[in-house]
Amino acid sequence: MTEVLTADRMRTLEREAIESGRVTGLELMERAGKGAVEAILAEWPELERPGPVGGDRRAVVLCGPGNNGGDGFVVARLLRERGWQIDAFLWGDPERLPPDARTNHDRWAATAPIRPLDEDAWGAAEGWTGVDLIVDALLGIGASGPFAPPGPAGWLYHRLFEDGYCGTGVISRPYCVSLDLPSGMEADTGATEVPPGADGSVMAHLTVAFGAPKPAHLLAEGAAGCGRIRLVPIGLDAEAADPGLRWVRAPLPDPGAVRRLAAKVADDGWCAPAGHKYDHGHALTLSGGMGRGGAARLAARAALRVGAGAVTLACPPSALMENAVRLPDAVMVRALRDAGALREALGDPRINALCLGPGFGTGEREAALLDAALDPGREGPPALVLDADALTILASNEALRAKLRPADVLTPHPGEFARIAPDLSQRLREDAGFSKVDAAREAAARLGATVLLKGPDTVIARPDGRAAIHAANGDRAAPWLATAGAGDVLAGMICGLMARGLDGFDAACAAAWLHVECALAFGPGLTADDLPEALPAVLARLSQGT
Ligand SMILES: NC(=O)C1=CN([C@@H]2O[C@H](COP(=O)(O)OP(=O)(O)OC[C@H]3O[C@@H](n4cnc5c(N)ncnc54)[C@H](OP(=O)(O)O)[C@@H]3O)[C@@H](O)[C@H]2O)[C@@H](O)CC1
Ligand SMILES: [K+]
Repeated sequence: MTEVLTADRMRTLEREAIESGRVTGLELMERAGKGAVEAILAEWPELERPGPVGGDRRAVVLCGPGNNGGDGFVVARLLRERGWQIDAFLWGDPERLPPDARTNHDRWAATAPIRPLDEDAWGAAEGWTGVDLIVDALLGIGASGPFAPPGPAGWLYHRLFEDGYCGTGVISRPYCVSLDLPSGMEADTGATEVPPGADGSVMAHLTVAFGAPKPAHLLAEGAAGCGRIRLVPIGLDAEAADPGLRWVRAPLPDPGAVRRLAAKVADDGWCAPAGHKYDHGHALTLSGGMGRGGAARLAARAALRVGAGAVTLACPPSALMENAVRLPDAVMVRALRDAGALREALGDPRINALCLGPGFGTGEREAALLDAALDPGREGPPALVLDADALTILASNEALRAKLRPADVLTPHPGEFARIAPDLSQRLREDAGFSKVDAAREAAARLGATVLLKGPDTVIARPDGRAAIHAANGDRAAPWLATAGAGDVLAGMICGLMARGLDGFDAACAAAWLHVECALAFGPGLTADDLPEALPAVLARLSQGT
């Protein structure tokens, strides 16, 4: 499944499945609990074996007042069936548990004690010495607002999380697994009362996500508190025909952008010499003046490596020599004096993608060039990628912004986003209920263009509301990708893929994925120059579906 489920969408799917008679709520809860136990044992295979002194494995299961707590009781039962010793605690009133959670509570209560999660809980479980696993089933997608269990439970909660008992960095045992979400984390935003990593935050070693990832699992803010994430299908996995929110993931099975790219790579041989070079598109990148061409050269090299049939770098006449000397011979270089010359160049129908912004400049000449590129008369190609200086020009020029089209791709980093949408950027910082997905969607709708908002969690949004999250955290974290020029390479990759025929949204999604794959393939020590060179190996793997 490549759909990302918001809390609302998850509930709708659950309701529809239950109403259709395909499954009961109880069955879903059983699947969730069973999947969680399998995920826990897959994550820590040593827990299948007896403890260090040959004793039973021990878990403390903390159940909350809703169905997340119900999942906790299922996990408790299934672990006990495997010979574990379990201490189960309930935070909340059993009389008020929702029906399925109540059923699982009662089933457990019939055979073993359930203690209230209060101050005595610590002593009740003998200070929890020798505990292998803490199961956090206090809150899932139903969490809203600040989570601060009142009274004695608050004391325990403090002990667990604020004192670092479950903190990933503090001690490695007991493991802490969160069911669906670390409790208190908002499913749609990843917001928690205390940011992950700060003293007092909920930090799981493992989060088992039921059905599909929620935005919180992918957005950086949430992912930081989730630890590793394992997905457990629970049979609600009908792929929406046109999901509002997609997950860009690697590489197969993925019916989204990466798959379409993979199919193209596999089907037409991608860089095979079969066709004419212009059959594979012609990308044009514009560079700034003398001494400022590096960024556009990176973009040009990336566009060529990613598969554009031909790439031309156009620059002011004074920079021609510099660019010709510095670029590989395969990139064509031409002088481009002014906006009139660009209009003329764009008269060539073979030029079908244009990258403008890296190292470009923000003066009047550049604004006029941008205006020519955004020519309101244009229908169809070229598709535009606008980055860096082009975004700065757009930020202060409403008339130019009005000329953007849905297929044009804007690729701001957070600083550029603050320039082009200052109010959204401010809201993103100040309003915990407003996620990066919300910000990118609103910017795309307002600008009438596709927006790729960069970060370890990159969000790509179209003006019609369709959006995708590409997460480079957890196993896919590539912090060394935050290196000078990496953004220019990304813009070039998008431009090359658009030249190759992908639409702006698909090109942006696929490029975000390729960009990180290249960084992971290269590893630490990476510079932006290395990224285009890492593409052939990544494309080769993609064509083999691995
Ligand atoms: N949907 C599905 O398909 C499936 C769902 N499943 C599982 O169910 C989970 C969703 O269950 P859920 O809807 O009952 O919500 P849940 O997270 O247990 O919390 C609700 C309770 O918490 C309370 N509460 C909320 N915020 C609070 C706060 N800040 N501080 C304190 N209390 C707060 C809230 O109180 P209220 O707001 O009602 O007063 C209410 O009592 C889901 O994540 C998954 O694990 C699976 O079993 C399989 C299929
Ligand atoms: K939880």
